Amino acid sequence: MAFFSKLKDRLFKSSSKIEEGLDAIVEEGGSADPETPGTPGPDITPPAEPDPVPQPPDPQPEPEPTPVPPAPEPDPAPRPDEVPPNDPGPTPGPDIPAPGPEEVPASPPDFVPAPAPQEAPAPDLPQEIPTGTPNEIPTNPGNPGRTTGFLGRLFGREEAPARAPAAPVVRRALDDDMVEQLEELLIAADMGVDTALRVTSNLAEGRMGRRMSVAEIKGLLAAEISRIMEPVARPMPLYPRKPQVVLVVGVNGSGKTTTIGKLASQFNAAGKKVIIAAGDTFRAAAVEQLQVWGDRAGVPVMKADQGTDPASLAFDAMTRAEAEGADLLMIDTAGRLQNRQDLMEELAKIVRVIRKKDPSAPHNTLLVLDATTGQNALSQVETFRKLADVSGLVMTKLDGTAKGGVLVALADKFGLPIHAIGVGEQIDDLAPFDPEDFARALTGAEA
Ligand SMILES: Nc1nc2c(ncn2[C@@H]2O[C@H](COP(=O)(O)OP(=O)(O)OP(=O)(O)O)[C@@H](O)[C@H]2O)c(=O)[nH]1
Repeated sequence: MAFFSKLKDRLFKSSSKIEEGLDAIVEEGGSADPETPGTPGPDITPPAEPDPVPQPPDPQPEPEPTPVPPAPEPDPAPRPDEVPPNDPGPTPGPDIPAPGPEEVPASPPDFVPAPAPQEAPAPDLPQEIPTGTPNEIPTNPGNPGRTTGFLGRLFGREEAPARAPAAPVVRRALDDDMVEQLEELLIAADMGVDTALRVTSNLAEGRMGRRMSVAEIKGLLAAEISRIMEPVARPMPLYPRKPQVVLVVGVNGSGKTTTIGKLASQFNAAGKKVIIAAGDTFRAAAVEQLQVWGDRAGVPVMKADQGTDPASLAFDAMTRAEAEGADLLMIDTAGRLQNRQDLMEELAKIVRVIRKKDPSAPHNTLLVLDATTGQNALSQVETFRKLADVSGLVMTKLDGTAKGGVLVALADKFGLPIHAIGVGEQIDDLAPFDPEDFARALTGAEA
């Protein structure tokens, strides 16, 4: 079964929720527009001057990765938040081939380039570390050559039956009532009150009184959401530091183990040497599950006896990763939020211990969030930002949830990079986050 037809079955329920709501809103108080039969081209004029959305720090131009002679003592890898995201310049489309050959490492032929390379390489990037592809999460191992947006294909918009040519288009004049209904609809899609208000007010700005169809509103909503999401769509940055330490945190069941397995598999396929450390040493089942994922990914898993101090395992894992010249060390952690104090101490100790080996570690602290928890994801981010220095998010279980709108609220509120999204339980069900695809999928807008 083809990868995307398999995923197409797992609809992202938020879009149907928003679509149904929009139909009802426009029907109520709307009327057929006799002059514009057929499917209209959505009138997606940009809003006059939308409210500014919180932006992450201004992306600086990427430093030219000039080859440098090997330094006797390389600087510690920069912390992710110190590395300016790579500004890709005039937005390359997802189909645009990667740049010059020397910047594109050999990658498995089944890799689909992420929509916008966002690598944050350090200027002293050694030659042997590929700079182009490995930090882009490959999306479609089964379908070489497919380069259009992941979620767009997931929803198979192009396969939607065309509307009957003569069907009249219903339009409704935008008024306060309608704006309020739109707000409620977005709140119901888990976008959160603040974000829903901002999105609708930007949509309404300069358009009050204008007669709008469902397709036009979807297009405007998608443009607005995409604008909020664009700054946070950043693949996990890779640094030249060996091993690059990736600490993975999140509540129980959020998908940490699965995400580590998926990421390890993708980095391994990209030629990276990866080691996983099973840092949840208190739950035997968690360790076994991680071993299963390690086997699937073809990556070694370091374990310790049940009850061992996770920090001591992390230290041993660092020693091994250094000795073996691993590129990446991914450390799983426990997620028992009910023992918040314990967890905080446990995480702090892991960090302290690995810093004895490398003061710049961990280089990434990924918070894995379960999209089905909806608004609760916001409080998880708040909590984990206090427990650990979260550098980026992975949102799992976006397949089959009606709560995908929470991603917009997260982006709007925290501005943390969203490195990837989980769209299923299989090893290849992890995709880079594409803001435009996501916005269209969420709203049901046509491509
Ligand atoms: N549908 C779907 N299920 C997922 C996704 N990611 C993870 N899961 C499922 O979510 C459940 C929990 O995932 P785990 O990876 O075990 O979560 P965890 O955070 O490691 O859990 P603990 O080990 O209990 O802390 C498993 O049944 C996974 O198969 C996803 O993107 N989509």
